[in-house]
Amino acid sequence: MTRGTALVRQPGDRLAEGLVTHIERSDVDVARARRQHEAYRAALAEAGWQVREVAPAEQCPDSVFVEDTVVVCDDLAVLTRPGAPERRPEVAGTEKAVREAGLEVVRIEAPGTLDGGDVLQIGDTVYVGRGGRTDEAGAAQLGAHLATRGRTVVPVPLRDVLHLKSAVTALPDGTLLALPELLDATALGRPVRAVDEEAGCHVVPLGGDLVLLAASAPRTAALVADLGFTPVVVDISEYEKLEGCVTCLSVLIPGA
Ligand SMILES: NC(=O)NCCC[C@H](N)C(=O)O
Repeated sequence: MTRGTALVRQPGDRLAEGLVTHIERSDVDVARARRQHEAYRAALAEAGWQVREVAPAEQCPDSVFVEDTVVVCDDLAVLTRPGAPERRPEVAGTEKAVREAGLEVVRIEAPGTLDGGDVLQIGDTVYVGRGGRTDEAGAAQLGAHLATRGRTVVPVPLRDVLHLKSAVTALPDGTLLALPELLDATALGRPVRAVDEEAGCHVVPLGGDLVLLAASAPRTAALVADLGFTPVVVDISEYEKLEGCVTCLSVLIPGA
């Protein structure tokens, strides 16, 4: 059974030079990161996704965080204009991959900026974090594009956090998992479960009852299981040193 296509991008040799904004820089073991990426891809494949690789962008240390370069909604791919200028060359390779996947392609135009990590889609509602990487113009452009697919964009102001999905994501039933010290998720108007591990608020529903999350959030994995879902746990420690999480290492395109 294939659930769809999962886009991923291999970590490059310059991974350890990736951006850090809200945490202290620490040494990244690139060989270990490559092994972790292999296991991450295997977990997606095991969950029923056809894993497809976006062409490498060796000059961009953060290119492994492919989620930031595109927002996919039904048959539409919105190519982003990342808030960090050094990440903008990453988008070209993603464009090729989404065209090959048969999606209609539009883009966020300058001077607007938007990172895919700021976009949380739940049903017909699309929450967009506005903070360091995504600005008002980028959020407004996304809203116009996604309105063509019947979605409503809800802006969420952010402080002291890289992306919206660094602070909140959702379980398959739409329940939010959030870290209260990073974001008051009750303002989003949905059921919320507070988690007490930083990585616990980053989950990816993989279809059915499967929920991908990081090995650094064992208590949240237990909570997810208690709630009746099946946790799929991956170790992404080397990416966490660069403020990455399970969400940002792939783009899921259901049905493609
Ligand atoms: N969507 C995400 O959570 N992306 C993580 C990006 C981390 C990367 N070091 C950056 O600062 O852009």
